[in-house]
Amino acid sequence: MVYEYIVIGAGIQGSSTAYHLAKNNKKTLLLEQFVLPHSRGSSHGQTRIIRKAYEDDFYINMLEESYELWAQLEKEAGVKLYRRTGLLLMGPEKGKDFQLIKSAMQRNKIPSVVLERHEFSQHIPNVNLTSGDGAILESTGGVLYADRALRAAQTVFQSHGGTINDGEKVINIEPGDLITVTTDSGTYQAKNLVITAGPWAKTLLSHTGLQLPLQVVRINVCYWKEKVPGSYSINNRFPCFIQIHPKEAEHDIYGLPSNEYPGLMKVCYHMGTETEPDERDRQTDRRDVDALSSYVSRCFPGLVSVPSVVESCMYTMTPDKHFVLDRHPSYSNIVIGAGFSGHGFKFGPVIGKVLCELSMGLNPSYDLSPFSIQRFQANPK
Ligand SMILES: Cc1cc2nc3c(=O)[nH]c(=O)nc-3n(C[C@H](O)[C@H](O)[C@H](O)COP(=O)(O)OP(=O)(O)OC[C@H]3O[C@@H](n4cnc5c(N)ncnc54)[C@H](O)[C@@H]3O)c2cc1C
Ligand SMILES: O=C(O)[C@@H]1CCCC=N1
Repeated sequence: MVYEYIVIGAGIQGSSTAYHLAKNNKKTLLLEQFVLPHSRGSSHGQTRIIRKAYEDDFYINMLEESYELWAQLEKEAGVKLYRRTGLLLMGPEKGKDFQLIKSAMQRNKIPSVVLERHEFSQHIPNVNLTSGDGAILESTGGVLYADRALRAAQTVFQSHGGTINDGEKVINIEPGDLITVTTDSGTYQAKNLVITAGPWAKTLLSHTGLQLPLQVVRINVCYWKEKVPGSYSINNRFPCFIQIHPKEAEHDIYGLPSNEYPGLMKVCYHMGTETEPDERDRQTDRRDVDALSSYVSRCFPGLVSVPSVVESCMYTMTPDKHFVLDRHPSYSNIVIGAGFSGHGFKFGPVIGKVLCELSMGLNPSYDLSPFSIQRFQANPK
């Protein structure tokens, strides 16, 4: 079967790309190895954080449009995808990371308030602000309903004439003017291919002769019980939070208000232990959960400091934690979206837009140099 475009991988990035291609009247096939919906990649689960609190202007610029595109998808699909809660950023006040985000927020006029220590508990009850930490509340931060968002992108894609073949694993890619994609149950051809394979990107791209420095880690997604039900609830406008440089661990900790499991707040470590994507559940390292328990007991006294629910997800990390959004260096009709490094969901619609632009040969709406493949080749380490 011949298509104009094939997209491999129906996570949020592939589904959003397919949606933009179909809206541009391109005959598009979206291939997914698992039967949808599934919980084996990076886009499953009920919730993700959306925020503009970033240190780099290039992310902040893309997020301005991302909020608009999420709102458009909400309208098209007729479902609510975003709930505003605010995003609380905490971290060593004089530390580089906190200062860089704070000044980027001021420079970009992101609606926010600096919470002074003496007023912190009045605004954010039931949280202990670490000594030496500053706090900023970004008012546009909030929760994205991830599973719903993924389904919405796929449904709107299909309503624009797109085809989804799930339960079909791509096992070979033969580049050419007409690319041949072989799955475990069929063969397809297209003039253009977009690869958005999440944790499997490294393996799939190696079939095309491209080696990318991507590392897959398993994340323990932990939910903690409220001692007083509702005290950290989305319905009480408790914000999402990011804790930079917690005392207990090397990487950040983040959380979302209780919502999907009533009475349970999601608090996770922003790093995990390396895994093979097909062997995710053999990875049983729980050192991150121990660090989270200490943090929860010190800073969130209203939560029971042993998780009630632990689920799994995966990050696909690049060395600099910036995404890969580029053409294949050897085949200009193959476009790659990969390495979303645990922070890509909020950008889904805008990433779909730029991958669509790249594969249609249009000028991308953003400077994509921070996301180039060449950055790894110039300095392989
Ligand atoms: C626990 C956790 C919390 C997160 N929190 C946030 C957050 O708060 N905010 C935020 O912005 N981001 C967050 N992220 C990151 C975000 O969820 C990811 O960046 C994003 O989901 C990546 O999407 P993707 O489409 O690249 O990957 P995936 O969702 O993994 O999609 C790739 C798809 O490709 C398919 N595939 C792979 N190989 C093949 C093949 N050979 N044939 C066919 N199909 C194939 C896979 O099955 C999969 O469905 C979080 C991630 C995790 C794990
Ligand atoms: O991307 C996000 O906002 C979340 C929270 C911080 C760490 C990773 N994901």
